Amino acid sequence: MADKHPRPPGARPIPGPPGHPVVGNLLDLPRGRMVRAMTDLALRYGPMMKINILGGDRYVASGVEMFDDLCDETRFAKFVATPQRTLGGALPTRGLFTSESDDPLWKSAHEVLLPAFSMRAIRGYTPLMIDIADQLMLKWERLNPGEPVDVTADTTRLTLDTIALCGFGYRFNSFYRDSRHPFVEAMMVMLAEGQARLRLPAPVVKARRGARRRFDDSVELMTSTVQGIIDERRDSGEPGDDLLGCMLAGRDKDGARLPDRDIVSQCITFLIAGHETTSGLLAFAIHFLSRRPEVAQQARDEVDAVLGTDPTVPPSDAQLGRLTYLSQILEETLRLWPTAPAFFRRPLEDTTVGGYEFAAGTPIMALSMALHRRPDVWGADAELFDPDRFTPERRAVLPPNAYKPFGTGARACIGRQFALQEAVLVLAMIVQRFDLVADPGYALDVRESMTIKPQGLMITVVPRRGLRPGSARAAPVTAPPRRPSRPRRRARSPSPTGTARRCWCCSGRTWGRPRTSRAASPATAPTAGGPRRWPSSTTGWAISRARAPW
Ligand code: HEM
Repeated sequence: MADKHPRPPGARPIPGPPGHPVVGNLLDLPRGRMVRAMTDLALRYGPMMKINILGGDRYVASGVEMFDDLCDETRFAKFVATPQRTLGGALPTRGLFTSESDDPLWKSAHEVLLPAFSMRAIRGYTPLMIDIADQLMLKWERLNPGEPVDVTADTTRLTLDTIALCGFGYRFNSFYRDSRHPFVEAMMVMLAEGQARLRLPAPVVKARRGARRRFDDSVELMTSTVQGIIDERRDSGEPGDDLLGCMLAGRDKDGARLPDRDIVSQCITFLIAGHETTSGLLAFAIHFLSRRPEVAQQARDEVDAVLGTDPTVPPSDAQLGRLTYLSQILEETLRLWPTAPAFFRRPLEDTTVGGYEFAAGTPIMALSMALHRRPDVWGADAELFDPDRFTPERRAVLPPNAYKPFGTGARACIGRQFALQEAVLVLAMIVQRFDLVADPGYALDVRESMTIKPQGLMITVVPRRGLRPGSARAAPVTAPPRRPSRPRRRARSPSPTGTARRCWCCSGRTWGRPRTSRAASPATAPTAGGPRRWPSSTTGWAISRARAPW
């Protein structure tokens, strides 16, 4: 297979693993563990590595000096790689995540959506994030002693429900289901197929008719679900002030609105990009907390000092901002396990990357997962989980492009603050309420699709002693819990009586008419009759316990 972007004659050779005839290095990158295998190879073969797949050369950058070049926006732009192309190509339009940077729809959507991700807007989402986090807490509080928790399944329920509620006022009610929501099933098919196509030549992709049909059916289901949400919002006559509201009512700098079919694509993109990554982040962080008692103790000390011991008082934005050690835990988690482990860049013109020559347009993988594990940057103990790497003093002396879990430049993650706010909130509520007990027989295993997540991670949660529910509300408190900056009507859940209900934060004020949500709140969510029984974990204990490479 001829390379579309051949390197200039006499260019400095790039090291890489020796390949096999015809397949090249394909066998070095086993299905299901490509990212980890690539990281191992990158750490062995150097900061710029060449691999060959079925005759085509691919370039993998993982050194800081390479990232310095790739992050230079004047010389490089995002390259939309196969999994993203597969996803984007299936949607009515490309969506923010999967479009080329010169696509006018990207620029328009970026401008329209930016206000929905401002710090002010994100603070407005906090009560909704707490609403969903409360469902997780309630589920874990009601487990029988010793009953295991499937961590990744629960963090996925949580993050999907959070982005759907904050973004579109829609409740998937994942905590009230025994099996995955059909939308989630469809999304998984779509992501897995995108990943599979990364390794397959085009004729093979075409020949897999069953896989193609499943893919198309999944796209159809996702598109129609989202169209239903949009139609319902339009029928309500109120655009709302969430992501969907922004897209329905917002205008770009030229005064143009987003076309309808683009709104569908953007919604699907947000549902995917907004939950997969954050769910993996939380699951990995919980894994580390369950394994590292001294880290867990420091986290508990901080949470107790900032939030206190009354779990009935919801955390305020100001309190969340003071949870610096928890933020360090999350940053360190994203260092070792950046849940979007790589992004792609292409030179705008012929240029060099870390001293290696490349032709314009050549796709180069920026493998953050390997960058984040380089001993020359992170020290000989780079593989060790240590949140103190992100103390303000140590962070200040990190090279500027040594840490890139959220991508770079104009195409960096628009949802970064959203993700961090949600993750710190949920982690704080968990740490405040539970001790996390690891299964000693489990070694970290990872499921790779477009993102990475722990696989088969089961822990036990033990309610903490010494909590004093209601104590802070009974006694006058020096710093009262924060009110939402403005009541967000779409956030309300119907009251048990179907009329007005009391606000959770000030206990006095009542909302007006109940929300016309298509699904119920935790208080009223569907139960299968009789006392509420929580669904058991979806994967149970019969899961692979394969040893992790790290
Ligand atoms: C821990 C959580 C997250 C991580 C690690 C993460 C990581 C990333 C990365 C690396 C990119 C750049 C991809 C590329 O260059 O190809 C990206 C882009 C993006 N992310 Fe995130 N993300 C997270 C959470 C979120 C959330 C919560 C949302 C939405 C609410 C979101 C929405 C997006 C979108 C729309 C883009 C494309 C932006 C553009 O190109 O204009 N992400 N993310």
